[in-house]
Amino acid sequence: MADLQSVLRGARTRLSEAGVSSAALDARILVEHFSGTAREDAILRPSLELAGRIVQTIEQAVERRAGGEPVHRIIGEREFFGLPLKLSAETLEPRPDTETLVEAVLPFCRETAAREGECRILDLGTGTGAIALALLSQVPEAHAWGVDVAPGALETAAANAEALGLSGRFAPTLSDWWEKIEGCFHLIVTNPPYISGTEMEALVDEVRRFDPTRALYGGVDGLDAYRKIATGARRHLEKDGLVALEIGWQQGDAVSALFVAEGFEPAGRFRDFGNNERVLLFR
Ligand SMILES: C[S@@+](CC[C@H](N)C(=O)[O-])C[C@H]1O[C@@H](n2cnc3c(N)ncnc32)[C@H](O)[C@@H]1O
Repeated sequence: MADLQSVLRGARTRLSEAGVSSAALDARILVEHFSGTAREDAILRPSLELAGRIVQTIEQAVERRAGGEPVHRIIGEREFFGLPLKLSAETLEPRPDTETLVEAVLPFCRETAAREGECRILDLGTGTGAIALALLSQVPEAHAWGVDVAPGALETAAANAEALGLSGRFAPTLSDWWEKIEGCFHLIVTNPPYISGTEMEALVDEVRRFDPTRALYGGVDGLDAYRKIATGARRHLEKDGLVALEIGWQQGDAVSALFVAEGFEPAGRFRDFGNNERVLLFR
């Protein structure tokens, strides 16, 4: 047994000593998750006794973090657009920057739903289901098809949809980009793998070791997935539909050229929280 305050302090000290820059925050996330306590407990009930087996689980989790594993991988979940999402070995950990894409397409999604009574969304490379589920949570008339080539990712996306009460409007779809896709969609969204060969070598350990390579690597120049997505998008887009792409911060012009060459018109460029160009829209 040990009290909450001393367990928290111990976790913070261990992570600081290991050089974890977000030691205090990560210690709090791990302790709260594995002890089932809430943020206010550390202030209101610092002498709360934690059982020995819980303390041991927390210590093991802290060691994993000290060894470089990202905190959300250790707890197996991460919040995206206010939704708690489970992670698994085959899913990318969703990033806050991707919320820029959700914000960018929400007005279109809502307008389409209001006008047509529905909005059919195709999410290419759905991973945890992050983008599709965020949109479904905001637009009750929307339906989404979450496409991935990784079966384990689709299992996780399906479980996330179920846990959020969205499974009736979410269809996990196993496909290599367009291979198994039929029909037309009002909105095509994607955050494909876009890291180039040289960028892969420079990736921080936390990303390179723990996010699946298939979710990151976009070929030598990082643009392979955009080439494939650009060639099929028109065929699967409703008239007046919208395509939204997350991009690497220096890829805007190159990706835009690929879509313009397929007959698309640029319809918007958006920056992320770090002021990097992150999302392109096309009609
Ligand atoms: C950058 S991750 C994005 C995951 C999620 N949409 C998000 O934003 O957090 C890219 C996703 O594309 C999937 N993917 C990679 N190659 C694919 C392919 N050929 N066909 C379909 N999906 C693919 C990966 O498995 C991964 O889930």
